[in-house]
Amino acid sequence: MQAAHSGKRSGYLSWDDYFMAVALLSAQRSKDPSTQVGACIVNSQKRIVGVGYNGFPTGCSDDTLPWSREGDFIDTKYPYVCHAELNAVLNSVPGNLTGCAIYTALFPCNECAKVIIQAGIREVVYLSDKYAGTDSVRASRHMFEQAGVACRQLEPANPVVTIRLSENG
Ligand SMILES: Nc1ccn([C@H]2C[C@H](O)[C@@H](COP(=O)(O)O)O2)c(=O)n1
Ligand SMILES: [Zn+2]
Repeated sequence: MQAAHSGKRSGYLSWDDYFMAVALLSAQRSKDPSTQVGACIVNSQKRIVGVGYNGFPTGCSDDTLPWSREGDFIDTKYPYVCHAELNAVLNSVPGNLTGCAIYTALFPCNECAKVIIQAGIREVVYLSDKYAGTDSVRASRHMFEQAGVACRQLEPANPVVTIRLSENG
């Protein structure tokens, strides 16, 4: 077979790396000092239909609610923060998420797993599984398996994606 010599640029992002990079860029908006998570929902036509990152609900101040991980539950971030996956679903363009894939920086917790399943999303592509083994993630995996939602860990073709916002410096 003849090699293609069209002059096409090499080194462009694969679809998987592109959608995960969008999720990670979105994570850069997170105010969480310890874990920044982003998520990107993609439909079967490879169109992005929702993005989100972890943060407090609209109208709840990033400057007054706590970002702490420890202490009384009520004094930590955990009862307040909306996860990236939830926000990506809630931020999605009105329509149908049936058959979509969600790219997420971190494997979904059990609460987001329920949202993902109920939204009709059929594939979860994740980067980190740093909370594997917790009850929350074990429950997620259990639900995804039962509901037939495919999960795969992304092995990026490009380990680093550089975005330069300025021509100088
Ligand atoms: N799949 C996930 C898991 C967690 N998050 C959010 C919730 C918190 O803001 C943060 C985790 O904080 P940590 O316990 O690591 O200090 O990440 C999410 O959005 N999606
Ligand atoms: Zn979650």
